[in-house]
Amino acid sequence: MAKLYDYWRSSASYRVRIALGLAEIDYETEVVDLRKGAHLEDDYLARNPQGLVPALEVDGGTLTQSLAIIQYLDETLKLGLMPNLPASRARVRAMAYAIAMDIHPVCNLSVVQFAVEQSGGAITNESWMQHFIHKGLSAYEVMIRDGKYSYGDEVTIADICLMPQLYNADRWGVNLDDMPKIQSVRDALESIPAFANAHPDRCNQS
Ligand SMILES: O=C(O)/C=C/C(=O)CC(=O)C(=O)O
Repeated sequence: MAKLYDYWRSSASYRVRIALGLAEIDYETEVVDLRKGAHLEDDYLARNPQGLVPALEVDGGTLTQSLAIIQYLDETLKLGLMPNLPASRARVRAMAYAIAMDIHPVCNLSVVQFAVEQSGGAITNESWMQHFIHKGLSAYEVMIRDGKYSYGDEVTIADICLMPQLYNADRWGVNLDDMPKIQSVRDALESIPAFANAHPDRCNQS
């Protein structure tokens, strides 16, 4: 059975939980509690030298980096998370990367907490998150292609990146009222069990 080293509020872990649900893979979970520094302990670093969640034990090996894990599942299980045409694939990747490589690293809590400390009170968690998440999602709103989901009528890796980012947006009070396409995509994705079941509120938190 696959085993996910997971932290419920991590966007990267949340992405992989969605993909595992879409793949209909049975898996067990071990919580790596970032608040307690479990990701920096030797036994976890042996699994993921970056000290980041998630890590996935699957098919006799351990995989890290959420997008790499999702692409592995997509390629081995033919999940259809990428369109067929190269130009469409490039656009879907651009949307996924706009979140996973541009918004997420800047809004990772460890980065934000460092910025807040260094700012001497000028920056708060909320002001930072609201600025960068709103800016990044405003661009994503324009990138959405007509259809039910982020890129047409099939679920793609872009949708898998979007939902955890929206959870973070809610957590930090980001106003999404000027993003009707994102709201509509979110409504459609929430009705898919793999997305609903991956939500942090439904995860093992101990
Ligand atoms: O909420 C926490 O206790 C920590 C969360 C993270 O470090 C992960 C992220 O900030 C993220 O994945 O966005």
